[in-house]
Amino acid sequence: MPSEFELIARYFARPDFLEPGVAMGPGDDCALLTPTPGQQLAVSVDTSVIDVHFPADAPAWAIGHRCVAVALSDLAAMGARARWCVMALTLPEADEAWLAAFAEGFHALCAAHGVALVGGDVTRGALSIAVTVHGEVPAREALKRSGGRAGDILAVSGPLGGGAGGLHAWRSGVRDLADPLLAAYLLPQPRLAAGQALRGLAHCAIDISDGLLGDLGHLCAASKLGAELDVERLPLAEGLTAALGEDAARQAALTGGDDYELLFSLPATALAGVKHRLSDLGLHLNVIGRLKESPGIGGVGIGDLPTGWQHFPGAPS
Ligand SMILES: Nc1ncnc2c1ncn2[C@@H]1O[C@H](COP(=O)(O)OP(=O)(O)O)[C@@H](O)[C@H]1O
Ligand SMILES: Cc1ncc(C[n+]2csc(CCOP(=O)(O)OP(=O)(O)O)c2C)c(N)n1
Ligand SMILES: [Mg+2]
Repeated sequence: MPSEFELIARYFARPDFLEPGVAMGPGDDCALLTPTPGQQLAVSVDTSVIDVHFPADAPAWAIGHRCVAVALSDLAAMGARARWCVMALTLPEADEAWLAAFAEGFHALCAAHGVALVGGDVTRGALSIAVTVHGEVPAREALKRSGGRAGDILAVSGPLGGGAGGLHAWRSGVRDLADPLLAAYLLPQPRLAAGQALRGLAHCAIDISDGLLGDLGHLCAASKLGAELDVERLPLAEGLTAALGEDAARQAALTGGDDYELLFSLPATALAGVKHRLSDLGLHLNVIGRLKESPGIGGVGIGDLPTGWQHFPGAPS
């Protein structure tokens, strides 16, 4: 069994790499990074925990991909370009086959987005992975949750409900990662290029991790606005209605979470431009409603829906 330092060297440290902006990578007490002049650093961390964020027996490769994807999704929502990450890995045991597959999934997604793993931490315990990502965005151009304006069109960058649909598929015994629902859940694609394409045109953005209603609630609160949803226009993930039925599919799209698409608002004058930029990226802009002056989210029409995923739901008031 490899020692802690052997497994870091074998699977995670790339001492010979010369990534742009990395003056010192793994191996010293800190990484030393050289940000680009004129850019602001965008920094975020997300933790992925066994049986909370992914099933215990999910393929290690997919766990490696997913823990990076969900962290990068926050950079996408700010319109940032991803640059560097550090990863704190807590493992029950040093299973080499598992680690090799996990590292492959992790490094493959990092490579796809030009992200360098510049450091981390390895400890023993229940499986959990915290990925801190660092991105760059031109000063004052970041997309915030708070920039929405009354009358803005609300749109999403792709289909919803796939995260919850994929979890349902996994629980029903589906194991083929080519299944579109399972892929949406276990192999989400962070919308980094879309986020950057929205800069200068969209007024505000957030990524959908907790569920559309929950994250729209965050967007509205930050922008001090309400929203009117057109529930009939929600783009549903491929195979979702067939797997869950119509009502549960819509519920999954509204509250399931784990979709990692971008939810953003834009003025009607920017609609054609944003559509164009997204279609150049192979993405479809889906209009799902509007921001409005009066508070609250209207148009949902299914009574009292739970708002979104919460790790510590408060007591009912
Ligand atoms: N332990 C913490 N310390 C400081 N800030 C935190 C902590 N946990 C969450 N936050 C902040 O609260 C906000 C909401 O967190 P979260 O719901 O996890 O966001 P996201 O969905 O973007 O990952 C973020 O700005 C995050 O940085
Ligand atoms: C095994 C398993 N059960 C349930 C879920 C559903 N789930 C867990 S956490 C979560 C919300 C997103 O995670 P969170 O840690 O809140 O991410 P953040 O909002 O910080 O990006 C959802 C929908 C899942 N992904 N995997
Ligand atoms: Mg978070």
